Amino acid sequence: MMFIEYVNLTYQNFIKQIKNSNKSDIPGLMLIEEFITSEQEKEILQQMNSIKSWIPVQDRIVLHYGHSFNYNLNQVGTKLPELEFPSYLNPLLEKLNKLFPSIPKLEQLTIQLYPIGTGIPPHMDNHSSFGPNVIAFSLENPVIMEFKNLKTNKVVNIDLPRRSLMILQDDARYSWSHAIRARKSDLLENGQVRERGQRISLTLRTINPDRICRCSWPELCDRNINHTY
Ligand SMILES: O=C(O)CCC(=O)C(=O)O
Ligand SMILES: [Fe+2]
Repeated sequence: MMFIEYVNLTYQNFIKQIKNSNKSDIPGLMLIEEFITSEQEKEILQQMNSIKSWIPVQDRIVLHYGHSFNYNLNQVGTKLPELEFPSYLNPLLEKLNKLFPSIPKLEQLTIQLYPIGTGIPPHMDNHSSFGPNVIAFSLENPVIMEFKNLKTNKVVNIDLPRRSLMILQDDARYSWSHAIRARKSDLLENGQVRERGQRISLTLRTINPDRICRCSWPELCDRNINHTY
């Protein structure tokens, strides 16, 4: 009984948060604040300190589970021996599954550590390699992510708080690029300048088994064109 009430309460909170966060003009983008508890964040950040196998990519460092990523081709790489995700992810994935049971089992995890001043260039996650859901957890510090509609060139800044979950689907996944600009501070909507701090993200995806994308944006899809941004 208590358990059911607890789940209901939590679920209602999530629904409220999802509604509140849907004020952005990007269809298919969902941002859920405080998805990760402070205790969970602390544990994950502790685990990060013991990682020895970081791979440098531009100015940030990354680590892959499930499948590697080929940064030259901007595509999914080979299957990795570490197919199992680290166990600290389990509570987050269970919560995700409860709230979004239609999202299939995620197959690839990328951990990225962004030192202050670094970012990720504008891109769309490869259509052909990855499935329709891109999941991103933010840890340690917030950052502004810049989205651009590839048909209209409209730019929308989304503030990603620490401990939040972002889900990209539909337009947000298939017809908007996203980027984190390399700079030491972000200008917020209220005019305030916020200094950057080191940020860690955990992104998860499914892999298209045949590496063929069947999205409804053929004019923007890498099955038809090579992106040059
Ligand atoms: O750091 C993030 O939150 C997102 C990174 C990203 O866009 C990607 O790995 O494709
Ligand atoms: Fe991305």
